[in-house]
Amino acid sequence: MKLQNDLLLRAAKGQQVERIPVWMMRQAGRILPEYRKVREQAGSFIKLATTPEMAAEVTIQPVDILGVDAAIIFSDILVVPEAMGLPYEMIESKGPIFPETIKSKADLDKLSKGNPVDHLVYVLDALDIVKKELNGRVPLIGFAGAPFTIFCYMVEGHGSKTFSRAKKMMYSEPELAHALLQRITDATMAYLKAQIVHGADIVQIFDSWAGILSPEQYREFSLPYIAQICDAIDEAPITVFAKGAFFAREEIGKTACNVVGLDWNMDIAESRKLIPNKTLQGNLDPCVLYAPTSEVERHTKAMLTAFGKQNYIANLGHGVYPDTDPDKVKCFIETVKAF
Ligand SMILES: Cc1c2[nH]c(c1CCC(=O)O)Cc1[nH]c(c(CCC(=O)O)c1C)Cc1[nH]c(c(CCC(=O)O)c1C)Cc1[nH]c(c(C)c1CCC(=O)O)C2
Repeated sequence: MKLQNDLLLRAAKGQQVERIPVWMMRQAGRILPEYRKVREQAGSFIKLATTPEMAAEVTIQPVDILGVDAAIIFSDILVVPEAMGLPYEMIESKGPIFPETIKSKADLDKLSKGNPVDHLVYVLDALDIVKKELNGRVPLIGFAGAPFTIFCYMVEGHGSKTFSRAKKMMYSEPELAHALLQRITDATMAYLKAQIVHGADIVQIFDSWAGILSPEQYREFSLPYIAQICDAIDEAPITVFAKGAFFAREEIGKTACNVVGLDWNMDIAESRKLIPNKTLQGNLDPCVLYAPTSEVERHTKAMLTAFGKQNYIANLGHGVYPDTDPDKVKCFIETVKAF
């Protein structure tokens, strides 16, 4: 079906746009009272994410309520390790935990040998519903975690400031680390391809923990796996967002990705120089949205001016924080659309 608003896809492919497209990482979530209502009905995050009708409903909410130029499928990066045989739990107001973790070759061998996509049919069903209900209004974004970020959770078992247990495996048992990273990469490629078959118009890789690695470690343990995924996905444009990896911007730009996501630590002019021929996405500090409306407008316009209108997708530099006033979010989106 032909999209009525394909600004985001044209920008991603480096084609001319008449205005800058805008969406927000974590737009489908707790900032909206409408989301919290459906979340309450579901009873738990996992129930919401695994019930296709409900997941579809909260995916479309930001399109209707906020006027963003794309929907992102409501799910989580942790569904991939789960499909590989390592289930997660979401602890209310704390975050995800994995009761079992990967500590040894034996644990790796215990992971499921089947096709992980068979366990992700609920996401594909949600994509089908969203696609039908969007009816071509805006593009649909699919996503997955970067192999390194998923590795962090599978080894550490929960969030961490340092992920020192995961890094310990990289330093002391690099072969085991690489074997696990390759398993995750294979699952991720199959999953992203399935999302595209079920209507994702563009996909994004979230390397949320990239910033804890040294440039050398990033080059060994994250970048090659991201590059493999970018090489494998030629059915739709692909965005790589590596939070905190300012040191790897240039090399990420040299993979077969179409868009490089930036966080607010990354200078815009410098990023344009380091990544000359790709579309950039980002990078407003989500905390700007705590400021008065006039300041939200001022910071947003300064960012848009620095990026310029072409080869650019406006976004925050990371996910929107749950306690952000939806009116400030609307102000950010309206400022981009009026620019
Ligand atoms: C690291 C990571 C995770 N999940 C994700 C990342 C990468 C992006 C990033 O760096 O922020 C990605 C993610 N998680 C979620 C989405 C939905 C789509 C969207 O609107 O962007 C996306 C794209 C829903 C979610 N994932 C989660 C929620 C909140 C749970 C709830 O509603 O009860 C939502 C809406 C839970 C989650 N999931 C994860 C954590 C650490 C947490 C707890 C902390 C938090 O709440 O942000 C893992």
